[in-house]
Amino acid sequence: MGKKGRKQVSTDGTSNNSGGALSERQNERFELEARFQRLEESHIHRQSSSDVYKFVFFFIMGVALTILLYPKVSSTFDSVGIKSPDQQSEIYDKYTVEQDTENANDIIDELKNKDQVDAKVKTNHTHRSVDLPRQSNKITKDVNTHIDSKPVDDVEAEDDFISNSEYKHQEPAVDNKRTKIVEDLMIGEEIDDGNSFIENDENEVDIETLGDEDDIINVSEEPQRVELFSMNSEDIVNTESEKPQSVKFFSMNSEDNANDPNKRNVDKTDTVPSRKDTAKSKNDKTKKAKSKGKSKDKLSKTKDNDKINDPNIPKEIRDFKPTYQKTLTPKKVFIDGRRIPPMELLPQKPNNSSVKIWLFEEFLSDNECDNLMRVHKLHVEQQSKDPPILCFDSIATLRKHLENVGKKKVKVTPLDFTEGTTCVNSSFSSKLKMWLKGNWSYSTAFYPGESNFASVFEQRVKQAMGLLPENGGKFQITSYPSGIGYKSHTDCTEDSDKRDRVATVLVYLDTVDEGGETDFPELGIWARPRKGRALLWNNMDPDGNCEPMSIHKANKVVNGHKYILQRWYYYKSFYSLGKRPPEPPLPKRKPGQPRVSCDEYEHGSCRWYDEWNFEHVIEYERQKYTLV
Ligand SMILES: O=C(O)CCC(=O)C(=O)O
Ligand SMILES: [Fe+2]
Repeated sequence: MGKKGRKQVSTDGTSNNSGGALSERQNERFELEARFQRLEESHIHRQSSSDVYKFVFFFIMGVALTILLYPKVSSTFDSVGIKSPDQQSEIYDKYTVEQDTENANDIIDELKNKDQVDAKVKTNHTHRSVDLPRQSNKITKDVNTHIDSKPVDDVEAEDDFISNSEYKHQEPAVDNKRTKIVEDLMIGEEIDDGNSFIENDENEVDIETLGDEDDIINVSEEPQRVELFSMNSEDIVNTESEKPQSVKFFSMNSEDNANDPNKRNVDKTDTVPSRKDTAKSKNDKTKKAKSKGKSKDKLSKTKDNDKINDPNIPKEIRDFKPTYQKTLTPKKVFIDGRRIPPMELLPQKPNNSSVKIWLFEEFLSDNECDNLMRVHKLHVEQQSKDPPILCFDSIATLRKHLENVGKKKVKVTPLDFTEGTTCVNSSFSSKLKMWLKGNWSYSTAFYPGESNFASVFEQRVKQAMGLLPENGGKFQITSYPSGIGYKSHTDCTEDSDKRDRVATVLVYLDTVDEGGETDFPELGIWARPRKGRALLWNNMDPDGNCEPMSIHKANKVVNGHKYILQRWYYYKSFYSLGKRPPEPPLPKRKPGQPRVSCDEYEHGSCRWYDEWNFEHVIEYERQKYTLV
């Protein structure tokens, strides 16, 4: 550039008026020019040769570093099931979320700091939660500001909280061998295992193939439990785990049943029971549930045996073997160079429950959060072309909603419902929609196999939380506009069998300026929505009983917009779990028309859904005789 510029300057004003003869001055000038040029060329040459040296130097350094660090870096990716960027196949569908590209410097920094961190962690074994490792200290401060109930000293890094290798969980039975599960509740165990830098799955999971087992998990006594049955085998759409799975048959046991918020267990008279009441009812209910559980198990075994011989039931359903997820094993992971230790949030109220809540900062990257929010918004927008049909769990709930919007005088009769459903007919739906003014949260769902992100996420969850992908259900993204929350509920039902939600993974996709906390009133714990932050908690005890103390609610968003991703994990898996359920034939609606479900009136009990399930039809069947 400089050379070219100077040439131009030199031609200007000299050659033009020289008349062909070069004056001495001009010669001198050209001479000077030529020397300058030579000088510059040699400089450039020197520069480029020094660049070559630099390149060679950095290349050699790079190769050396790669050889030294490759196993660690690649295990870092492996440990969270993420392919390194060059391995990633970019299959983008509407729910695919780009993975962050590796920030090599960050990873190298992490590795450099490793020894220091580990040393501190080791000393921490005797001084729990006093001198937390570098990153944990940072997180502890954040936690302290975002989880109001946690004094710093009470927050523990999971670094010094590694499960002992007694924990064993069940994998799907292979070759019809019976699997045995031996597990210890790792909570409260503190083992100095050296806190290995790269977490190794084998340390945590141990599968044994043994004979008979205890009465709860005796696979031999619960052989080939059939979860669903269909009229004919063509109804089975897909049994390959990688592909999107959906079921095309009616089920009383589908994930939907357990998954729908309408089905969730909320004390009807007092949605947030006092601690005393809850503690008492917990004991009663737990006892009841335990004895119920036993007799129910016997009954279902008889039924199951019938089903095994039923030729109408497709083989893959008959052969389905449930896997069990009884406990959680949170542990530190590395995700794209981010070091993510679990933090246990300690209850601020005395309680005798087994419920534990953990928090993982930066569990999802900003990029992943942004992509999930983007696809959610897109989906809501696309499906909002038609007005939603509004569904209620009872006329009483509908009346309460009307009362709340100043329409107490509006008469409601069973005729306002679409026959065979708990959804109001379309003319009444559109009036109601105006009155309720879209005061609800929005949920969209995707299923394993429908997104590249789904498998990345479930591997990450498996690694960091010890939850089996095959025990996971759908992925649900929910958004709450300002002013909206969600009622108190547990994610499990107390009268369910064990095909119920043992654990919840909830990730905040964005930070909320004010409000929107996930609040566990019985434990005195709440967490503020912060981008990328994940919460994990158990809803059931290790015996598979729903824990009333896991009751929680989403506080109203005061300022901002809340987005979350949730996935529920089930104590006992079943055939249709994680498969997209079929839409029910009723109520009549346009393709893709959304529904809004409102149940048990409490502010924020309405939620918009992009998918339908059978819940309302079933509920209607149960309730229609009592509708007055
Ligand atoms: O939004 C939250 O914080 C909680 C949501 C929740 O508990 C649920 O949808 O089951
Ligand atoms: Fe919940």
